[in-house]
Amino acid sequence: MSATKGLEGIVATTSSISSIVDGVLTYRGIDIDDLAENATFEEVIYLLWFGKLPTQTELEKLQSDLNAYSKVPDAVIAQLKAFPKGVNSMAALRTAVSALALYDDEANDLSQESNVRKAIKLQAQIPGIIAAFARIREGKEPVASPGYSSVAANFLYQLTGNEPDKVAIEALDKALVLHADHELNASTFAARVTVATLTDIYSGITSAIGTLKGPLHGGANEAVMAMLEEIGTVENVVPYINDKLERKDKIMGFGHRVYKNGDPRAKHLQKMSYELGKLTGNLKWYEMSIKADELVTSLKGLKPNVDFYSASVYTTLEIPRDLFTPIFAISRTSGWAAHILEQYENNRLIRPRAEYTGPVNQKYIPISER
Ligand SMILES: CC(=O)SCCNC(=O)CCNC(=O)[C@H](O)C(C)(C)COP(=O)(O)OP(=O)(O)OC[C@H]1O[C@@H](n2cnc3c(N)ncnc32)[C@H](O)[C@@H]1OP(=O)(O)O
Ligand SMILES: O=C([O-])CC(=O)C(=O)O
Repeated sequence: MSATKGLEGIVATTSSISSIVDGVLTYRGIDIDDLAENATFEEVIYLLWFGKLPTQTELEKLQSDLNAYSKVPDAVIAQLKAFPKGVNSMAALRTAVSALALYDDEANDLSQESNVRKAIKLQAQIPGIIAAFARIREGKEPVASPGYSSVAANFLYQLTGNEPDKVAIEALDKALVLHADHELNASTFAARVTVATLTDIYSGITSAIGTLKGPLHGGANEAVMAMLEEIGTVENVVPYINDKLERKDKIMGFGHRVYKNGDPRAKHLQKMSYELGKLTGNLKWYEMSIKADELVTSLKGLKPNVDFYSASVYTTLEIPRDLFTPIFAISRTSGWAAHILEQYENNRLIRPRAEYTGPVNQKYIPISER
């Protein structure tokens, strides 16, 4: 028995949800480039959960179900209000999502019908939790979902309390499409391992949120922005990156376990970063990102991943930095739920082995002799 560090290259399950073959990402066989240009996030949710693009009627039903289940329980809002000041946004989301199970009578019902309904509830309530968290810490009251037909529009409204503009809705919607699913990434794997014990979907999504939080995974988008802010100017990009690489530090937002020749989603986010920067008259973050991209690519052969340009996109949309990873969670909830449903459908406990490297033939020594 010999172990592969980080399970690199190990095929751990079959799945018909998304695939990465020769650097091409597809959801249910549809190229991400096609979806990024043409699909809305709600269409993608339907596609991931039900295996096909929705008809107009099916789409409207999903939108209306999402709106019907969007109210975050008052008890969970009360918990958000009781959290200590300054807590980590992903820790708050993880805790609040775990708490949702306590207020759902069907939390432990593992029937397919109930699990689909709970997937809708989670997809509908997670944006409301994040927006409420952001408002409460500013001393504002949470805002109910306005019931638009778009998750992006509802979230922006709940965050700001104002009707969002079309450009912001379209940009966020496209970002949600691009982040929705990604085969057996760490958080999705965590969700599958969790529900494979036949625990409930809330436990699966809570595991996934805790896993996405780390800076080697979803937490990298926030870390990218922290880095850009620390760099401060376009002129400082080269000395800053050179110094980091000399010290063998990682540059956040670069590299990927699966893509070695570039992440197909990055070009869409790069374009959005440029267009939004141009529109708002602030291309600084875009220009710094491009400079860092050119340098890291030429010096290390590492390409930007999905987290790199999303940082400047969200900043240009005036979204606070510590909401970037929670927004990733809004999107990836669709993928996590699809994988959880797929896991339940054809379940077997996930329990690999470890190659033991510890001492052998040891004897118990009484505490008085140690
Ligand atoms: C949504 C997502 O989760 S996308 C990924 C988000 N995470 C990040 O952006 C964090 C920065 N990137 C990384 O840490 C890594 O590239 C990961 C975690 C994404 C992939 O990790 P792995 O597949 O395990 O690659 P690994 O860490 O072994 O890297 C291979 C080599 O490239 C180097 N490398 C990889 N990424 C980077 C980076 N961002 N900056 C500098 N060097 C890097 C490693 O130091 C290593 O070098 P070595 O062989 O000289 O030791
Ligand atoms: O797949 C991975 O390893 C990381 C991930 O979630 C993504 O790139 O979207």
